Amino acid sequence: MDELQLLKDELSKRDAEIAKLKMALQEKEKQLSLRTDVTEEALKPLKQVNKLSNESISRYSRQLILPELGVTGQVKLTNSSVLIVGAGGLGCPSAVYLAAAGIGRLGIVDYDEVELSNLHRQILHTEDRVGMSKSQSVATTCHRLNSGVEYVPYHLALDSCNALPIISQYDIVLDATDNVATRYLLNDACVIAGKTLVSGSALRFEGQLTVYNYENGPCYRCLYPKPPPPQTVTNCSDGGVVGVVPGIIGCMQALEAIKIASGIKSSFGQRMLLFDAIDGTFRCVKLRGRQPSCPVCGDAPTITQLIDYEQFCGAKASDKDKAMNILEKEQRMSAKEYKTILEEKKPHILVDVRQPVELEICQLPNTKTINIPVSSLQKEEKISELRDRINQLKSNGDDKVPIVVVCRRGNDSQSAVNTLKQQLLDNNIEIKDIKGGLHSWSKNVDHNFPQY
Ligand SMILES: Nc1ncnc2c1ncn2[C@@H]1O[C@H](COP(=O)(O)OP(=O)(O)OP(=O)(O)O)[C@@H](O)[C@H]1O
Ligand SMILES: [Zn+2]
Repeated sequence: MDELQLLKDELSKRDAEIAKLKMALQEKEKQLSLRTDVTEEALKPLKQVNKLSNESISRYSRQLILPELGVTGQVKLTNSSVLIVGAGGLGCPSAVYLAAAGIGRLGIVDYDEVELSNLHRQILHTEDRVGMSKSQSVATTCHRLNSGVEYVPYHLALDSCNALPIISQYDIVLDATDNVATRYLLNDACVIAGKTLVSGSALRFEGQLTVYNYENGPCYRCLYPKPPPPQTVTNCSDGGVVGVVPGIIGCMQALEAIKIASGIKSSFGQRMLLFDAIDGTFRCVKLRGRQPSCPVCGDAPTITQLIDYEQFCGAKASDKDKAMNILEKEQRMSAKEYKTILEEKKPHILVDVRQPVELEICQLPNTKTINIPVSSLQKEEKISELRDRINQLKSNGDDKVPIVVVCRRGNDSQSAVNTLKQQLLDNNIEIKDIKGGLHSWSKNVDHNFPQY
């Protein structure tokens, strides 16, 4: 009897183990069904359905009972595909809501990999995915939420060669990128391929949303025929952004895409939503309509194929900073050379040209730093403070006064050297900048110095 009981116990233990292994196997199979990053290869047409499964009825029940959406809208959603370009601050929230709502196919394009500084707003990535492809990371997170959606991650930069073959395979395109060249590329590609473009942007405490090329409404070029001068464009890495702002705009992009795909229709075809997070206000402005003279969507288009957008905008199709080289070699010093100046206590003046808020984050170990933001270098009161310090050093008997200029990455500091030279007009001053700025200090001198 005892032996029989023992056998029964053993058997139920094994059953529990088998159940556990089956679950693990299912989880692995689910993971394997997720694509790894693809290129512009042609996809199989999205399988079209005309009725919902019982599982779909349960899953989407709370939206199915909305008369505006209903079964018809859900079937349309299931039969639709959306391409999200940019898996960052806007792309993450839009992807997760489109996946949750049951879009049929979700393409996610991003050339970049996850960084720690992305996580405050790019909420589908995780700490253990730093270094992983962003498109793959978004697909993985969304797959866990809704494995019934087909995810197509593209780990590549969308450009004039691959944009049309990729975009033409989708019904709706979301612009969730952060640079002007890609905005024009996406606009022209969507007009040429006949796709609606749901466009979002977010910076600092402000966000915007518009739907372009929708129901005979304007395209991006109708409103902005000429790109802005590159130096007037600020990115999140320089201007900063509160994570919730792209969160809100990204959700709105998903909402508009869901409305369009399910047949409800978008309300932003010729309107722009402006969100101000400081005031807590949403405003809507009416935009001018499609321009018959527009070179891409007008009556006699001159742009019928994609052009070189980096050349057209005079700016890169990424917001990653490129190291500039404005100054001559002898006008620059390395971070290590500056360390020696500090150690040897050589008389000099350090001018930090970052914004005051950045000095609160970190500063070089020089207690007498003068802070003159690049934008204030022309202001006389700032320059006179610098002149006073120069005269002080000269009165100590230092004929040739060295000025060292520093900024975050070593770009602003170079233009600052030139501006200071013009402002001071003094041959007895030697002005140099620190090559690579504070990033180089952190990399080459003090590994404990924070990078932002
Ligand atoms: N042409 C492009 N092709 C593919 N992805 C693009 C293209 N242009 C921009 N992106 C992607 O769009 C995303 C924009 O998101 P966001 O500005 O929030 O992120 P970020 O560039 O990582 O941020 P940060 O400026 O803080 O470094 C980025 O992940 C970027 O790689
Ligand atoms: Zn147009």
